[in-house]
Amino acid sequence: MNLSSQSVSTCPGRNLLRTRRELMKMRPTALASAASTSEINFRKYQGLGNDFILIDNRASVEPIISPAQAAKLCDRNFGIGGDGVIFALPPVGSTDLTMRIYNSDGSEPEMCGNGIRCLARFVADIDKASPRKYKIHTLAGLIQPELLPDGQVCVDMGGPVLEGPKVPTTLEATRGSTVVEQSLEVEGQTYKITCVSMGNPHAVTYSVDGKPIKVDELDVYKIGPKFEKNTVFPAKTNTEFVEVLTRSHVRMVVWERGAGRTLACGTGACATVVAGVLEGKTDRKCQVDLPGGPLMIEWRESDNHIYMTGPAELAFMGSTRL
Ligand SMILES: N[C@@H](CCC[C@H](N)C(=O)O)C(=O)O
Repeated sequence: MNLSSQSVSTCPGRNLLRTRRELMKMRPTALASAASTSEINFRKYQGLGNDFILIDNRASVEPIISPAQAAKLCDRNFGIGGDGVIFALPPVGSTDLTMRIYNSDGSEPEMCGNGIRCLARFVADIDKASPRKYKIHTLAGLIQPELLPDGQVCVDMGGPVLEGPKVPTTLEATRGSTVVEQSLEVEGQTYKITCVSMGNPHAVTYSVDGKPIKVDELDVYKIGPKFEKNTVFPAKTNTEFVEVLTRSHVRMVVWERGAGRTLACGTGACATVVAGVLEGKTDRKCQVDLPGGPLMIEWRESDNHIYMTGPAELAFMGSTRL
């Protein structure tokens, strides 16, 4: 296995270029099983400790490994270790490339904020490209990361989806069709929940039993799975527990669908600020401190898009057999 480190360096929305169902129909299982006997080259990247195995899959339209194989690679004892496996796939339409991702349990989410920063850095590194902006097709539509000269990556994450059934949640809407500060009882406590989709579903909570959340007081391992698998979230959910420091600075811990407790979640940080604005608790520009470090989030009024800025770094590279 090679060990090395490298560095690389304005961010508009969401057009569904190809639907999830269409992409699923295209999956030739033969490709995935063919990979079972061959060597896989990978690079491992992380964004605030949210870590991913990156695979250059641009020679074929389907991931060269199966969800089960991805789960095996993500195992921190028996595999490479990671919160997910991300594939750089050929472009769709006028995009530069397509991103697909498997969570560490092998499930397939629509989007990943920290992951797409890592993907942009990965493609720039292997193509030896100078800092630039990418148009990336995802199951959540068009997402546009830009590698900045200072090493950070700014991502135009598109606009949030706020209609409850589209998030999706069966919780009753409280404001038009949006679920804002709706009560949800979990493990004997009542959380106020705001539901936001960033392509993937998020339940954001700022208060429990009428009191502001204190992130250090939560047993996320105990309550996280109860949110994730709650029947009010038909596609399961990512959950963000948020403590307000000031209107422009919050602390957040996350329990991710399909990955559990992670050090950071980019789409979760975006959902946190959208929920903060809807609940009147934060400004549109807000720093979100996660266990792995800070993300800068702006929900821009002019275009309704959310811009996320944070790091993406190479950890190591290597090859493995499945
Ligand atoms: N860590 C990610 C989100 C990854 C997907 C998530 N677990 C899901 O299933 O929706 C991020 O940085 O956004």
